[in-house]
Amino acid sequence: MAASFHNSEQPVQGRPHTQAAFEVENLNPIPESNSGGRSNRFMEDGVSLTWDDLWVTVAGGRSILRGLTGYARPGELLAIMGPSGCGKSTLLDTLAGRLGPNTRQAGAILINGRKQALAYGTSAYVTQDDALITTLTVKEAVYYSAQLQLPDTMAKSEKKERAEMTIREMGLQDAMDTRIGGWGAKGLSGGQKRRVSICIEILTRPKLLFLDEPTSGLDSAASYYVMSRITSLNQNGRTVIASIHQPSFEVFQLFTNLYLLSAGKSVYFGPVSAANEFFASNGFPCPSLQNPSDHFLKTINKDFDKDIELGYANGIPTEEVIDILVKSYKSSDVYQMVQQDIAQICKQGGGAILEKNKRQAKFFSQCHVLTRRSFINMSRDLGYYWMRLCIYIALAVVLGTVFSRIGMDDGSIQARGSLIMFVASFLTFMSIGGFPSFVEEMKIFERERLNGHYGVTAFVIGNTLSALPFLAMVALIPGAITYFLPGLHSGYQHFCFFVAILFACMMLVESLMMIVASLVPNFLMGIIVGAGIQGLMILVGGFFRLPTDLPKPVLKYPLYHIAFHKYAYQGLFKNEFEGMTFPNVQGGIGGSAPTITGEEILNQIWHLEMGYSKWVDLAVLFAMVVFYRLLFLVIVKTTEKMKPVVAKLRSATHKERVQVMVNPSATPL
Ligand SMILES: Nc1ncnc2c1ncn2[C@@H]1O[C@H](COP(=O)(O)OP(=O)(O)OP(=O)(O)O)[C@@H](O)[C@H]1O
Repeated sequence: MAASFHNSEQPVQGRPHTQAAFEVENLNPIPESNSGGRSNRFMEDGVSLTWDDLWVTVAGGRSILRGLTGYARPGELLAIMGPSGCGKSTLLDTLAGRLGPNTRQAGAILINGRKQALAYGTSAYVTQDDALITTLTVKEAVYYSAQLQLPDTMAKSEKKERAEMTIREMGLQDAMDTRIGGWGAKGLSGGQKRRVSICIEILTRPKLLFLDEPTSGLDSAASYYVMSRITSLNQNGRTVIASIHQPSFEVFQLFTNLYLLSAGKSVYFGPVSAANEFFASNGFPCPSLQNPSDHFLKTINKDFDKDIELGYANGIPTEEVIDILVKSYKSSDVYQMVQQDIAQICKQGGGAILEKNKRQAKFFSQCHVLTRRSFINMSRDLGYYWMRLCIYIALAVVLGTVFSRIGMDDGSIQARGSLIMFVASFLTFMSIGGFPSFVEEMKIFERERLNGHYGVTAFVIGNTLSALPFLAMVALIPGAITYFLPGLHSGYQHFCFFVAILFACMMLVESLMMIVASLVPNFLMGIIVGAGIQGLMILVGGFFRLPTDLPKPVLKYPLYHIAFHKYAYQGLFKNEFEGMTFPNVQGGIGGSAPTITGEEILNQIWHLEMGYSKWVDLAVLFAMVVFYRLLFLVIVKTTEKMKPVVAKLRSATHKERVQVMVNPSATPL
């Protein structure tokens, strides 16, 4: 594209957006010299992304992106630059189909000339925050990811080689065996974590790659090497869009096109080589010996006008400078050529659909890898199970001491009931302690899911299987102490049942917290909501108030029957009292018998439902575990399916409003 900055006569403000914008006739084909040497094969196999008149508005009506137009072609690296808060990440999120729920968008984003929702494996996106498994080493993190993303037909050794090669390319060879580290233990530096995130996303050499500040935290040499590695990717026909702060002169030269934004508006979109001329032609030439990117950013950054001096450029307030540049750009030939290029791209793209990465590990391999990875994480993360195990053991010892020598007198009936209630309620309640670690795992799942590394079902299976040994351990050891110290119902079978109920309840609490995690925005709210739900279930479980005394609406029907505590209490009570006989010192229930049987206690004191055995209660608990996990699956899948539909509906109404905003005289489409 030959850049020219003579203003054309054609007005651009208020141009109503239509598909026709892409169907401009009599367009010049993109000459080879302007296409950066891209071959036609690139254009056919690669991904061309175009966007026109793109608006993004947040709740309250504030526009973050205002009528942006641009494109990214195969074999090119588009750099998005602008002052902090100008909308770079929002633009990337919009293009990648990952806008948040409180935002609305209008305008057309086309892939190879056709409308297509991007997400879940059609593109790779390295977001600003690094969601990584902190307990893994660099090598493990990248290798596990390679096993998930690369096809089963590829040999393990090849995957390992690919992982190690990518690590080396990102200059992380010396940190291969260093754990990534997080809030608990320091591991990699911020810049190294950034590079691990990039490694993971470039393993499959994606056709379309978004990078949000890939060089943040890196020194200038590392930035150069990382960016040149990324550039070498797009020499193979990949399309790369990256937002970037402070590129050095060398890094700046690597970009094909530059997109300069200010307060959500286009200041410049075009070849990097022509940006200098654009600024100079508007009266803001880059001083000699200054990095052009620094000059551009200084010229359009208005955040510090009041504090430092009145503007940067010749004393003109920056607001005015930006205005001049925005207007000049919109009426320049270069803008018209961008429009023509977009139309040309759409024509050449031929409407080829961007497919998901299908060449990845099969479902069972994914389950296997995810189980192993999650198991390693759980075993290394002290907060996941080990802390809980310690606290449980301490509590079990105290419980055993408080209820020691529980005996067989009539007082032991109440004591046994209280002990069982504490175990089934509070010990299981404390499973909530692993929630923060699970939320971290969910963040990684969300990133990997959006980038299409694996599916929700594989994640649920991996998480469930990897947790089983830990939950068994946490149920067995403290369970044994709690059972044998006071001397509960003797017999191997009774002990096993006790541990099985404890195990099922802990799994249930974890499953419940998974559902909560999928519905609430952060872990603090998750803990509050999860604790609230469990508190309610404990209250209506049938111990604090007998089932017959519970108010019928809501609390008994349905809460009492859906609270898992009901089945845990009933199973444990039956396990404890059935087959036992206690002295009946109070003269007996309904008589003067010298003893009272366990069955009578269950029936007449605790008002238990005796029509079915304790094994049914255990089976109900396990069925609930399956149901809760399936519910989590359904919620995540439904959210995934509904998101694009809701976004489409919202943007449809928003489009009309934007058209009225841009061109008040236009009739909404
Ligand atoms: N979901 C949202 N709700 C409300 N405001 C938002 C939302 N997303 C972005 N913004 C606002 O939009 C503006 C642009 O944000 P964005 O993160 O895109 O900027 P940026 O250019 O990437 O900044 P930085 O370079 O500092 O990362 C900011 O003022 C931000 O507060």
